[in-house]
Amino acid sequence: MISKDKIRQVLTTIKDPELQKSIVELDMVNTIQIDETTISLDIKLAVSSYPLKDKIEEAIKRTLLSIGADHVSVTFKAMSSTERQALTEKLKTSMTTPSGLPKLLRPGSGVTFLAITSGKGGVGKSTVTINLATAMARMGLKVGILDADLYGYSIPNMMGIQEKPIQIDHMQLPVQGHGVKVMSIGLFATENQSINWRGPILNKWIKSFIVNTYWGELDYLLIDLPPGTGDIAIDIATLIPQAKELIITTPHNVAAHVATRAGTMARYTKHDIIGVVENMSYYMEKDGSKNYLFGKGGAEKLAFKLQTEVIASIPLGKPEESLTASIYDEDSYIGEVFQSLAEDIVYVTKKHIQDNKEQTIKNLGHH
Ligand SMILES: Nc1ncnc2c1ncn2[C@@H]1O[C@H](COP(=O)(O)OP(=O)(O)OP(=O)(O)O)[C@@H](O)[C@H]1O
Repeated sequence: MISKDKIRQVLTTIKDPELQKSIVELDMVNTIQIDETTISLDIKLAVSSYPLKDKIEEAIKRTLLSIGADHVSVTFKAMSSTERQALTEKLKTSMTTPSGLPKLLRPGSGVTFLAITSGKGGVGKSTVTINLATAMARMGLKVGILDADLYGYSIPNMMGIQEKPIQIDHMQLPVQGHGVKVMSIGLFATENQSINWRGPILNKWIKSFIVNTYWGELDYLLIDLPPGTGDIAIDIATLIPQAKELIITTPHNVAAHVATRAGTMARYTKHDIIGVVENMSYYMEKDGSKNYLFGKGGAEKLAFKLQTEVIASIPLGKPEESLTASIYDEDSYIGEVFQSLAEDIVYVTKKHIQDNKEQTIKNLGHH
């Protein structure tokens, strides 16, 4: 005979696919009934239309059949508002330090923040963000994108994401696309709604994207900053001083010239610049020769001014397979350029963290 205790114990191994915590820990298991080898369970959901409930049901059935049940029936019920509040509190507690600081932002959280910026719009900042994030996810890393381009949000569309974020009280879950967790104001907006808010409200959104978003475990959080140097960049710098910055430009001298301002901004905000990415660098002709349509040398000049390096040159080209998403195929030439950029960034950022650690240890040794 299978006992209730045994059932609870095995259910602790089943995680909610979004929240990545055990369904027992999340108080989702309501009642358990045992009739010989037939087990009936009531599971409570924070969101009654939870799209992943089939996955939970399947995992429960598989697990209970494996410990000797002959028949398992699972029914889902919605949590009451008090239960939902308790769940949000639990999640919040798991996300913040006792002093109320989001754990994500705590030094040593293990998350590397990468702010992606450009001097002007249209140079491919968002294209680089989503392809870099996808390439990192393909490496098995846990990656998120925070679309901080609140006026010109384009990430969800470019990634072909149509789902809305799940909201539990005042907390939201990022939406997944191409293995990447995404949070964007575009996920809340209806049909290309334009956003026309002023500084303080923008600041509130940015904070909420960091503090009230249940990001779960992350290795990298890529932040798509708006082009230029505005309030949002300053807010991000204040909230995440440890962010590293990647500057996107095209070979065009003008674009590179304005990008200098974004670079100077990074210096002002004390963000480390990890390099310049030149986008739309050349067009690869059929015979394999490179046609430098927009000229050459702009990115090098910019990198020189900012005392950094050009760490990638992305050619011009259309993503092959899909009409909605701007993600390049893993096996395509541009896909491979992004893959090697991702590998370089992981190497550089890891090295940086290691160097900082060694410096801290050295400093401690001096005291
Ligand atoms: N390497 C490339 N080859 C071909 N098209 C590209 C390339 N990079 C970007 N594009 C296209 O250029 C346009 C602008 O790119 P994207 O939206 O990424 O720029 P952005 O700098 O983020 O612009 P904004 O600041 O306006 O959001 C898009 O239509 C995108 O598909």
